[in-house]
Amino acid sequence: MTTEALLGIDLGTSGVKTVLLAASGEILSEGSADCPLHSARAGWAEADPRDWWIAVVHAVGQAVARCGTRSAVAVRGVGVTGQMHGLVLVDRHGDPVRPALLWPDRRALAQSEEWGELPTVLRGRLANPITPGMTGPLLSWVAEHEPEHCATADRLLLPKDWLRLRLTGAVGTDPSDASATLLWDVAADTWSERAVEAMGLPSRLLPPVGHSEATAGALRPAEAAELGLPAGIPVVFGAADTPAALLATGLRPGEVQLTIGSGAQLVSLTDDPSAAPQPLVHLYRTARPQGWYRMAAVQNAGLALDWVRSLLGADWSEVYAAAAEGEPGADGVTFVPYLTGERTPRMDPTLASTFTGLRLGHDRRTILRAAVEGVAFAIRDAASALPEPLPDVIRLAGGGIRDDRFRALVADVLDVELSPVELRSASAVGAAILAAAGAGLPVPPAGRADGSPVRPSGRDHSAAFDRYRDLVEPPAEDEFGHGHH
Ligand SMILES: Nc1ncnc2c1ncn2[C@@H]1O[C@H](COP(=O)(O)OP(=O)(O)O)[C@@H](O)[C@H]1O
Ligand SMILES: O=C(CO)[C@@H](O)[C@H](O)COP(=O)(O)O
Repeated sequence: MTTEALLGIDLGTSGVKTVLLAASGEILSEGSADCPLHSARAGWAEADPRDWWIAVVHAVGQAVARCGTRSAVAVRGVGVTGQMHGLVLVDRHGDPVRPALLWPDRRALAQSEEWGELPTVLRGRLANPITPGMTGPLLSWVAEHEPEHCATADRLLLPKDWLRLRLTGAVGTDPSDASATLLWDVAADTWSERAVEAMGLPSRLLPPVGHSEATAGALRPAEAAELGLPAGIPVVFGAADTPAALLATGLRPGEVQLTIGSGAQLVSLTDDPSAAPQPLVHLYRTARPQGWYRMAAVQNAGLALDWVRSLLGADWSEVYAAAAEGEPGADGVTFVPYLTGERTPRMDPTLASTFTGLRLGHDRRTILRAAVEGVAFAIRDAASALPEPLPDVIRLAGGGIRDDRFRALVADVLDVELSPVELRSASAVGAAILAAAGAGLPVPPAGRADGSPVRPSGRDHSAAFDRYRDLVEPPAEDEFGHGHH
């Protein structure tokens, strides 16, 4: 009997993840391929879409080969998802006019300040904090510094939209990715051409928008041959990585999901698209036909751990061993992981990273312990900006949380139970779920949380977290010289 399958492709910040999902919801196989970002100058973060394609071919080939023993698997449709906020400018042939600019990029600092000066009524409709790694400010930077690239560009795209264009030849984006560009009127659910024009940017670059589960086009023969897939199968518009992951886990109103990858995000659903005047959390569209979610976004999670790891020449097992060894507080050493500035709750792209409290007797294990604690503290700090306190149990997803020792540390620092999703990429599963509609197959069931729950052990990190908070938000002194948060 033939098993009908859907392919989900997740174009993440650190690499590509793929999954073949049966219509029953069974995971048939997964694949992955690294694709590091490039930083030609401090504060820059770029990727070459040609490298993305090489990684996609590898990761799709791996998933297809891994279910090879099941000779009767037929791939019926494809869904795409990926890292949010970046900017891929393509010409009218669909070729990138320059490398993609990615969300950790800080070069558009001056431009993001100009975005902050938009008339209040226009700014309010964007419903989000203004930060330099978003598509809008990145486009302003290109317009100012590389006007020739703006002139030759035909459309702006998000990373996963570039991939869909490559697969099908069809240009477009979906509301969940569009809402995270600062070019989108969040409550009206459409492009904010007025904001784009007020910033002096060409609104002709805004691509057409299709719903996440709608078919954008058919897989082209040359690409199908390279990927080992049947030509002509439908490819849906897809969704941004965070909302795609919510489809896989079936997050319900009132629940919170934590995803740890290069960055980390804490997300809860809402049906209210109104934003605070100076928001500390994002407000974006889900991948469903209706609905929004609020997101506390940590810029520096796995990205910061990877930086410390490679600087010390450590391997991942040493990093995660440090999460289990030693006492809370890393013997007085504190790591503030703000390598790319920080979003929630600081919303300050100019912040930098620090190690403090180092002494002669400290070794690499102390530094690694401080690094994993620092990332967990940044997540706890971000959680404090969510509209509600964390519930007793939260969903856990992302490739950055694959190790049990790091999970245990995060559960202790947040003091909540974690309910993990044992997948290389929940976002890729979400993309495959979206592909079902285009392929005319039953929608695979959501609600995946298949790992063992991780309960807090009771190890108290509050003194170490207070020390961290004093570094990132020095207490204001009262008239008697006493500090208060
Ligand atoms: N070999 C590894 N073993 C354990 N953890 C890893 C390994 N490689 C990467 N990581 C962690 O996973 C993170 C990437 O997770 P992933 O979900 O794939 O991220 P992204 O979607 O940003 O590409 C890295 O930043 C790092 O923290
Ligand atoms: O920055 C955000 C959300 O604001 C992330 O959702 C990015 O899309 C990157 O995700 P990973 O690649 O780190 O998983």
